[in-house]
Amino acid sequence: MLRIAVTGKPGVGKSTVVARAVEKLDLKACGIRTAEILVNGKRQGFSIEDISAGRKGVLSHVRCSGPKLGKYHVNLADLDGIGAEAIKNAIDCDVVVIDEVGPMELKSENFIRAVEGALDSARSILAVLHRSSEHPLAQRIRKEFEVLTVDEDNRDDLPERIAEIFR
Ligand SMILES: Nc1ncnc2c1ncn2[C@@H]1O[C@H](COP(=O)(O)OP(=O)(O)OP(=O)(O)O)[C@@H](O)[C@H]1O
Repeated sequence: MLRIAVTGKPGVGKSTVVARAVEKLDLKACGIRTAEILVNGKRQGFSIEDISAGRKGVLSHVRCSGPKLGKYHVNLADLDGIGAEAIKNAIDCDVVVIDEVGPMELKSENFIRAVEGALDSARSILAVLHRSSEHPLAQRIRKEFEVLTVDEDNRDDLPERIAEIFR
């Protein structure tokens, strides 16, 4: 059972490191990935996708309802219905990917419980951790995981380093 989290400053390449590490591995990955929703090059929000089921929804958007974080509203329907469900149902796979545990995701009690359930299980987890979250779940991940900080110098090498740990 492996527990690895990557952290680092915004936009440094955390999601890319995780995605490339998974690509390098001959493992069945499940869980979630998030990505920007760009309209004419401008960020309007974030999408959330169940990696194994391929279901995709809206995590947050400038124009939706839900708890506000900066200019975005967090869409609890998809965060719960796709995000928390993907992590809860992540049983028949080799590694649970959680991109990410951050302020948006932590608006959902269902998401928090789903991640706690994964942490309490024997499953391997590869997570992106928001660097400054003081939420108890973020603190638990910092304590229990091997935490790797992504920067411009190591981001090209980290995917292979993480893949090596899993092999
Ligand atoms: N190794 C790399 N070399 C060059 N560009 C990169 C590299 N990794 C990521 N990028 C670019 O940097 C941008 C941000 O990448 P990514 O979404 O992985 O960062 P992040 O740290 O997860 O961001 P966020 O803080 O928004 O979660 C993307 O446009 C991506 O293409």
